Amino acid sequence: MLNIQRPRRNRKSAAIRALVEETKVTTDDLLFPLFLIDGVNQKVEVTSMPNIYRYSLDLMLKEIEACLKLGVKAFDVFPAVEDSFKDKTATKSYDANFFYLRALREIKKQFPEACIMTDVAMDPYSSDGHDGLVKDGKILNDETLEILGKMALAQAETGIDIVGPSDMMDGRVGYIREVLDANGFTDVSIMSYTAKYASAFYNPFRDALDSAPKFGDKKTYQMNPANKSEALIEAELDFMEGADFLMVKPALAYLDIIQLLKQNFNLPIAAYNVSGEYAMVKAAAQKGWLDGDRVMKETLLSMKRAGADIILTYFAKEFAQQVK
Ligand SMILES: NCc1[nH]cc(CCC(=O)O)c1CC(=O)O
Ligand SMILES: [Mg+2]
Repeated sequence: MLNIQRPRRNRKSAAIRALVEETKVTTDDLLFPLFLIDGVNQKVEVTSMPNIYRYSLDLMLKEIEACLKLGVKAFDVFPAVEDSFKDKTATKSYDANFFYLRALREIKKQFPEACIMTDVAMDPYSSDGHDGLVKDGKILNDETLEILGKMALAQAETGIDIVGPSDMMDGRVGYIREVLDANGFTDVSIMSYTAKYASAFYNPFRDALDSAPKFGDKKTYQMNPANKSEALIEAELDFMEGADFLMVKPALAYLDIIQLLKQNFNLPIAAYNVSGEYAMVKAAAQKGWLDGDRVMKETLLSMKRAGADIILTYFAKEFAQQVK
């Protein structure tokens, strides 16, 4: 038998394998989501996310400093809000004196070189636990945009770098772009949660923020996991409305969507390796059923290989520690 092509020749040593390696994940690609709580000296582990904590500002500053030293330079800050501060219209989301906006100002003041992103959606501040304004059991689209605009503006005023609309209302990227530009924030970027699916993988995040919907589900605004063409419609709209990055969320069960957007758009593509994907790996590793470190690296690699330029991941710090 004559084997002219023997692909195994390119696998025969670590040095050759390194030469022909096509995809690399580095800390440059990673964006680390962080959970913020009010108070001082607070560090509370998220039950369903081992090694992920909710930090008060003082300890979050220390965490960011440690991450920067490891080469993680981008962070997404999510506040956990006490029930007593939640209302129908998410008023606290744009109250400049509320703890999370004060915290963002301090974070940017201390670490101007870090890239700080914020989430734009009503759920953490809403007594209904929905991303949009609720009336008679329905999520109103255009009425929500006004609130999202105020929220994005209040966040931009703290000096942050990127706003991330995660609410899936139609037209919100364009609306937010207009509000930001009209107020002189032409330099604040928008990372749109473009193809965000109504997924079962968000539960640990909703535990972390205590932000689960109080009734129903999010299927009238988040996408149906069965749909693919619709992701192209969402991406086209976000591109036209001025998005700087297109995000796919979740990541692992949606690698085909990441690849689709990468092939069809020239904007940077972000993948959100969500809370449930993190929890799955951690749970199996704790049981000794999987090698957690190797699975972490393999899954991050798969997202990059599919076409993600940026990965939002709770593994960011751990990954950085391991490649250091
Ligand atoms: N709209 C808020 C928001 N922003 C990011 C996530 C999920 C992140 C994760 O699971 O890690 C969610 C939850 C949701 O839409 O219910
Ligand atoms: Mg959309």
